[in-house]
Amino acid sequence: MTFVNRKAELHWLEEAYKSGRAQLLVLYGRRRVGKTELLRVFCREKRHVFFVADLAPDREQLAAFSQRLWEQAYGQAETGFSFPSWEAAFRFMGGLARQERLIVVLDEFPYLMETNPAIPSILQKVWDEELRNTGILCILCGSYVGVMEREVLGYKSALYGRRTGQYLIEPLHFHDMAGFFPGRDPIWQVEAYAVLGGVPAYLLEFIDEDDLFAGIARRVLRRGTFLYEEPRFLLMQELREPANYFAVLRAIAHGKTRLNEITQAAGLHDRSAASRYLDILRDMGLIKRLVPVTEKQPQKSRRGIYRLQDQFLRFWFRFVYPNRSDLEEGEAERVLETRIKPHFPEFVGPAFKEVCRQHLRLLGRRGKLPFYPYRLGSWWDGQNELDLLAISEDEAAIMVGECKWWAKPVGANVLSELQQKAKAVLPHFQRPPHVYYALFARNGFTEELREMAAERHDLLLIEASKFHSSGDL
Ligand SMILES: Nc1ncnc2c1ncn2[C@@H]1O[C@H](COP(=O)(O)OP(=O)(O)OP(=O)(O)O)[C@@H](O)[C@H]1O
Repeated sequence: MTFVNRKAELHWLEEAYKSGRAQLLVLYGRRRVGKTELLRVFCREKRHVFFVADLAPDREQLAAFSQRLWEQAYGQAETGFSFPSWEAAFRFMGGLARQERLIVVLDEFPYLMETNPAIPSILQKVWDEELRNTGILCILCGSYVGVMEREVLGYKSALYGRRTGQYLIEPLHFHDMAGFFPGRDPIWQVEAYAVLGGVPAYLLEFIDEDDLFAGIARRVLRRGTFLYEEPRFLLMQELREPANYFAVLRAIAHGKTRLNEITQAAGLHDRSAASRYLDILRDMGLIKRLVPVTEKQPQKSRRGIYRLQDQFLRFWFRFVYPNRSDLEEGEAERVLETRIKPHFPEFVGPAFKEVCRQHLRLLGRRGKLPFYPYRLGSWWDGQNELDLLAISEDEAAIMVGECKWWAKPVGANVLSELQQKAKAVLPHFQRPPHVYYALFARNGFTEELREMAAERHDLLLIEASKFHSSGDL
């Protein structure tokens, strides 16, 4: 399997490498997003030490790290060897980097901190005394976004002020699907994205599956397969009491979006407990908090709602978890035919909106929209909802969008409804902006609507079947 995209991330790493200066980089992102693979690709052909921490006792980890360093220095392992302390190991690492560029990756860094909480301060001390004057490029990597942000990057961390760069690795985008599934038709790709999202480890599971439903039956609905077990595993690996987190995720998956509703649906006693679980799930990159795109201070907004971040979790909670009794009995085919297929188009709808949002962002970057979408997201108030709303930097222009994953072509009535809905957002702007419209459809548009679009400059029609299957949309 070839390595897909990550061009921006690799460019960032290469620039740091080429700088020649000592660098302490922090790279983080949710589990399975592709951090380790990215670092392996980056380190290839470069002088490096790659150390993956785990939860083994501190002494064992130090010995394992010492041996990696020894191998780098002398070209062979020295069984049983260990530096007497982390400080000695880090100083030796500095020695190795004095003459020549050396990359040292400390993967799963939070595990290392858990077994030995003094590691950041030891590293900081050696950094200040020695490493910062060497050719070291040290990369601290971790999946627990919250720990990395607070305890490695945060101002209370011993390493605060030492890091020279940080990067949050996000799931891949829809247009990267073509890298995993070249030549597949774009509708298939949207559907596969709706099931799997942009997490490489999940996409790889479907690499040989031409028929999406057959793939679902084989790779998701079978007991014991990676994806069947994955959500439970994600939580159990990271958390000591996964049950409440599980209940919170399930509540969100079932459409509960606000703190009160989630607290109640998850059977929790108080909002503060629910709020803590929500924060941690956000830290893990599993849920997100959305606000209407017109909100100027998203953090403080009282209109925030929670949604699952991950498409695959959405699929799992919608179709796997509720059917687990049947699936445990090996009834994958029946579940697929009677419980999944009939609801699948309606399930793809929200994922299609996300794909359209990404598409609009890409068009904006390529200068193919009437203005650059400075802010882009969705919008809602009590009564109205816009699937997409893009706003120019000076707020003189907006684009409102509607996405329809329908079997039939989209007609002029959808445009009139959108025009009507768009009126509700206008009071949020100081001066009335120029309004553009974008309609996205699974199966094209009526003749009437296409003729209208040909005559107006403010209407964009985009059909999913024409999404470029080469990946550049
Ligand atoms: N850009 C990519 N193109 C193709 N395959 C990828 C890409 N990124 C990751 N993968 C594959 O996806 C799987 C998961 O990636 P990886 O192990 O790097 O994730 P991770 O973020 O380090 O995960 P974890 O935090 O669970 O250790 C691996 O099999 C890897 O080979």
